[in-house]
Amino acid sequence: METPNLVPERELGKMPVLQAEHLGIDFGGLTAVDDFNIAMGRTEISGLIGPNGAGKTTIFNLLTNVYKPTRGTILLDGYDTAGKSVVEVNKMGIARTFQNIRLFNKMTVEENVLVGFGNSMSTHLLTDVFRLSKHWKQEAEFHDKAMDLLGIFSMQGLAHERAGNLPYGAQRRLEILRALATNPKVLLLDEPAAGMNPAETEELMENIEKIRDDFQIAILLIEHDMNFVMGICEVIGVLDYGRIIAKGTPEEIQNDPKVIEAYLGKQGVK
Ligand SMILES: Nc1ncnc2c1ncn2[C@@H]1O[C@H](COP(=O)(O)OP(=O)(O)OP(=O)(O)O)[C@@H](O)[C@H]1O
Repeated sequence: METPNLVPERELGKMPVLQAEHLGIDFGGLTAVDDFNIAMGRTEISGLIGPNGAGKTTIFNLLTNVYKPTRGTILLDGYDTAGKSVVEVNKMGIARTFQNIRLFNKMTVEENVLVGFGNSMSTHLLTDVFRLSKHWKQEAEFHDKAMDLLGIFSMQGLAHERAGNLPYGAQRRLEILRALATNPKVLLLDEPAAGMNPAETEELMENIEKIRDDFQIAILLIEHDMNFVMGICEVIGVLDYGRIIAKGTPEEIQNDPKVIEAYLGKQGVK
């Protein structure tokens, strides 16, 4: 099915920041994703929903080049990402979080954010030895930047805690900050509200919008919490068996009979 590429009105006429065309991947005989198309506006918040096993995380793995597509193309800010490594694609501007949190548990909260700055730090040993003052200056600069990022979720006070000791919700928030530290144009969030209580989820929604506004980036998220998806996304794509069966605004999606049958009907909108 050819799906229309919807972008919010304010993004019309601008080049999409992320564009995938006819993207697909087969694992042996299983077609996990087929004919996936997306054109994301530069400051758009979009969602991907669908039943378990529908292919949502596989799409994130395709967009970040963890998986090589069997078919289709991905353009990031107009540049083809084919053949690039995961690290190169991150440097080109896509950052992500994972369904199963992947933090450096033994490192501190601040160190986890510093890892995100990664490629912009000078790590060459000789440079460090011979230009000590520059080194310290840079370190102070990165410390300040890390604290600014931690401030988004009011986590400055946790900077020296071990990441592994944080409560679950805080670990999820830290993972978002580490992804943000890589300076992305597109942020992919895999079930950001999973395991959060309603108050945390509400706060996360506000913060995701704030991140979009402050950093002027696009955010694509996978989420099973329908209140969250319907409350925050401008465009939602519904996947079933690896294919987009509907795409539209939250209102259109909630009223689409195909979606209700494939997904919403089974669990209902809370
Ligand atoms: N590396 C792989 N090798 C073989 N099959 C895979 C691989 N990765 C994903 N799949 C299969 O692709 C399909 C889509 O899986 P995926 O994890 O993308 O679903 P999902 O929509 O993210 O599900 P959930 O909501 O449960 O996270 C599943 O049938 C899965 O078993």
